[in-house]
Amino acid sequence: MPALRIDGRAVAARVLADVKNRAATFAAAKGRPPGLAVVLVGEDPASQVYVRNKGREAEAAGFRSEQHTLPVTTGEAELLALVGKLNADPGIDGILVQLPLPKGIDTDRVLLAIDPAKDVDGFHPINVGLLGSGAAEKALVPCTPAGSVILIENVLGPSLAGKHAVVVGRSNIVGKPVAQLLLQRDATVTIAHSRTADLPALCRTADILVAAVGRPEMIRGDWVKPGAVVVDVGINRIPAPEKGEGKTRLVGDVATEEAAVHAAAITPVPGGVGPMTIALLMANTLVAAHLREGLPRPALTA
Ligand SMILES: Nc1nc2c(c(=O)[nH]1)N[C@@H](CN(C=O)c1ccc(C(=O)N[C@@H](CCC(=O)O)C(=O)O)cc1)CN2
Repeated sequence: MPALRIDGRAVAARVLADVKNRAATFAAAKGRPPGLAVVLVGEDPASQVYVRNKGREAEAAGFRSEQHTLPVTTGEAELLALVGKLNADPGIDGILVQLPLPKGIDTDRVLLAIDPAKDVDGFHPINVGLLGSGAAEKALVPCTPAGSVILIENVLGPSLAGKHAVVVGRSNIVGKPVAQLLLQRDATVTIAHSRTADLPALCRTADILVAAVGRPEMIRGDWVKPGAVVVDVGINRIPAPEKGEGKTRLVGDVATEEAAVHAAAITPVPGGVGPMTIALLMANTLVAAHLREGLPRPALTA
């Protein structure tokens, strides 16, 4: 049986529809919409696309949406001053500084400056700590990990008890938080990385395999256990001479067609985890708005 292709665009659309409804209710109750500010420093073309898409989805959800585009020459002090201004703005519930930042700016210092209550990326140490200590219901959770787990839940249901999850990649932004979220759902979790012994053999023990290494098509088909659910977080642009000179195509960290021979379900790239990242950013902004106004945390559905 060929693997089910998990349709991230369709699940993201359901999340966004729910966010839009709840944003209208919030606006009617509070006399203002949820507010999201996105900050871009420099002119990285991929970041420009992501920031534009975030602004478009924020507007579609009925949010107040602000974009701040600063030149690549911007100094850290100037960026910190903007973050301070957004922290103090009562109509802004979510602040996102698009990564990567240009060289010369200390990313950790910038992320630390964001008010944790407005940290819709979930990268501030307060939110990292809440998630790590099992208090995810009080935290703003990073968007890509939260979106990945929703896709897994759509296939396997809310409890992952008895399942072995292998997360390949130990980044603070994806690998570690996705592992925490899987643990919270009672999966048995192994975090693997470049120094893990016999990575293919370990991956073959995974009922749930999450690839977040940033290496194009590193996870091969024969690394996948028959019947596994495979979530590919990678977004890598590689040369595609078959499309013409200088052309590129997008691939994940998994060799999708090979893996689909063994897997029960797999996320495609594009159209898998990527769209969930932006949908969960809108969901986090709505959650931040509710918590800042003293309202109960909304239980979003997908
Ligand atoms: N502050 C942050 N910076 C970055 C994050 C983040 O979560 N917070 N994540 C990535 C980039 N990113 C969002 O910012 C992002 C990446 C990819 C997609 C997406 O929808 N991808 C599409 C394909 C897009 C394409 O054709 O290039 C897909 O997978 O279908 C959304 C958001 C780094 N920076």
